[in-house]
Amino acid sequence: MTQSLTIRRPDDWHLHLRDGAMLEGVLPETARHFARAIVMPNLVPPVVTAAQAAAYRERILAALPEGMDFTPLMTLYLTEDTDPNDVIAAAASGLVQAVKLYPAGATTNSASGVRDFDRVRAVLEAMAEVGLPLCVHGEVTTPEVDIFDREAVFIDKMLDPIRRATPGLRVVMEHITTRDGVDYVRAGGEDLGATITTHHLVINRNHILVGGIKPHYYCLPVAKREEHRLALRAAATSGPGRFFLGTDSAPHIDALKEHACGCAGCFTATNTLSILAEVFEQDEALDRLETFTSLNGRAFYGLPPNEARITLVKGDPVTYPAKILTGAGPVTLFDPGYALHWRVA
Ligand SMILES: NC(=O)N[C@@H](CC(=O)O)C(=O)O
Ligand SMILES: [Zn+2]
Ligand SMILES: [Zn+2]
Repeated sequence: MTQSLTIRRPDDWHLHLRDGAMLEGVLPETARHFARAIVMPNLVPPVVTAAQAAAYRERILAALPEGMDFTPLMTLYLTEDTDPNDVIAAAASGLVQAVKLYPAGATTNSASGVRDFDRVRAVLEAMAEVGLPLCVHGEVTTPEVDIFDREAVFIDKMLDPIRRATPGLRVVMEHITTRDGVDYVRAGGEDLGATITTHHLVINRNHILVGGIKPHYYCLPVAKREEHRLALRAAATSGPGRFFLGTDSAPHIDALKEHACGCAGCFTATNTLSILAEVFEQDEALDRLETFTSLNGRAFYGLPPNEARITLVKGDPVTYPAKILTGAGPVTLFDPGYALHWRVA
């Protein structure tokens, strides 16, 4: 008997589309299945101003193949020089849906991020006033803090103080990787949500390191111990609430992943829905897949649900190419390490 599941068309609340030839190569992989995505602004140079976001949005729409229906939701990259008026005007016009906070040095292309939080206070206060969400890469960059502890320390030392100092600020903790992150969101109110990636539901830190180093499993925040992966699984499959899908699909060409100093990022756009269906089925939570992929995120962002539907069909193992070929170079697809049986019809 073939099993099928029809859900509202999903949205991706954390996505890297890059630019130029890479954008052209990866955009169809997302647009095929997703209606909307929050597009991360960590280009080189970063998308800092409303004018830059408008231009980037045009480049994305120009790269979208004929007949594909996809809406990019734009973000601004917060710097210590960000002008609160520019941010508020960009939000009021509907151009941007969020502002992204990268602690300087925390991740790919974060050098222009924030070092001194006092210098972005006025922007955060203006955002709280108009309800514009702050998307946070939640890791401290202090050299003394172990990389596996950087998320938990960030919550205590940075995020909680920022939220206390800025009442009403809406925050999305991006790509949470720890039980600490899950617990902090659960303890928070309606103004706090979190994205969870596909790959952090699948791998723990052993997958990266045991039996040889696996560069295509290296991303930031780095995958943690198994107990943390299980906490993320429980959160993702928990139904209505403030946990939602943000794939953090982050393409880098193979030459830069398979490198002495490899880039951080897993590319999951192509097979994310197959993987998620498998994960939710393993956890006997298929009836809550739609809530995670298509309902909780849009509720947090105050957007209407998608009316279009997609159907997932279960059958023989589905094969995906090992890599997608982009004009920038080949990009290896995230391999969950087990057979996938669900495909989008
Ligand atoms: N997640 C990653 O490992 N990499 C992202 C940056 C980010 O989301 O932190 C990228 O832009 O490559
Ligand atoms: Zn990040
Ligand atoms: Zn990301």
